[in-house]
Amino acid sequence: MVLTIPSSLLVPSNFSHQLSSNGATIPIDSSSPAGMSVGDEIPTIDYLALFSADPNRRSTAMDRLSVACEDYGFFNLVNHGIEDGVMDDVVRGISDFLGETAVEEKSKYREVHTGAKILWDSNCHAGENREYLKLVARPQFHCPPHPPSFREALGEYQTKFHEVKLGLARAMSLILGQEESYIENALHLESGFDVAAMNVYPPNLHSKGSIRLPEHTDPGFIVSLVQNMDGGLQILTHQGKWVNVLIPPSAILIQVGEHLEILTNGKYKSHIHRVSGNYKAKRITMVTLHGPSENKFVAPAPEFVDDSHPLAYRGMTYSDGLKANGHYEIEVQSCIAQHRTL
Ligand SMILES: O=C(O)CCC(=O)C(=O)O
Ligand SMILES: [Fe+2]
Repeated sequence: MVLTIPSSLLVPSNFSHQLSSNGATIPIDSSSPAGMSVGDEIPTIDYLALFSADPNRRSTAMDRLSVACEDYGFFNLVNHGIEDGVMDDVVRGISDFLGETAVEEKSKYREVHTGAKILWDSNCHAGENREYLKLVARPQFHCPPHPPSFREALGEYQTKFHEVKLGLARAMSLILGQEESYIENALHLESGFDVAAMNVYPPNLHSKGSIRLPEHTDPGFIVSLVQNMDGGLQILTHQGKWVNVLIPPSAILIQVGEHLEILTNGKYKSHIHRVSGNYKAKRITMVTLHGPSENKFVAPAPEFVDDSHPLAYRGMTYSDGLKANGHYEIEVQSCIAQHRTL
């Protein structure tokens, strides 16, 4: 499909002058692979406008959301109502917890086992270079108790984003031509299984172009991402072009998850992404995978299957999809390969 997204939806393309969300100049490695776009192809969606009482404003915003979901699979969400202070506290909390907690304390969470709700690890090899803390954020919120400010900041973000997620589900249901509650019910989002992954990518890697996190897609309805600085996250567009992701200050990056792809029989697609490159300061991100409820059987809805769109995925519960990877649920690895029938 030819993209006709209006220019007002696009983030400015002058990469070298773009400031990161904490006001610093983007410290990305300048040697981007040939053909790599520099963040000029990320739609911006105004969350408030999706619910505007002004029908014209609302309909324009809904049209933009439709293009962003169908032709891109990712977008920057602005005017979502989560204060900058909350997102700053989250990033500071991650930095404090991972940077200042003794390894012996963090190692309590190193062992992955059935039912593990918190997982910590640090990997430094050719295929992956990051320290991370993963936790189950919903339906019950789990978090290390110390420092309390970390727990509070994370809890506040997750509670507020849950409302934003439900709002997006309603807007997406409408643009798919369904009832407002369609996605929420189809994925049981109210008791959805959400996992937050907090990543710290160390600066000053000596080998240039190192992969920090290999190519993958993520399960779930959507994925939300907040960060302390741009640079590093790269996504492969549906048109086959790698793009460096830029997230304007105060915005949250939203990516279509694999379960929205399965439910819509591929009308909305998740996309491959990776983290790469060298930074001058440590890059901190919080990526939350907002899943269906664990026991929800997710399959393409009949509304999206017809002669020109044959059934492309088989159904299974979220839990079974995750377990079939040989991973524990807290690992929330991609499960779309088990679903594919074509
Ligand atoms: O840290 C990032 O920029 C992205 C990480 C990611 O893709 C993930 O944790 O699934
Ligand atoms: Fe990811």
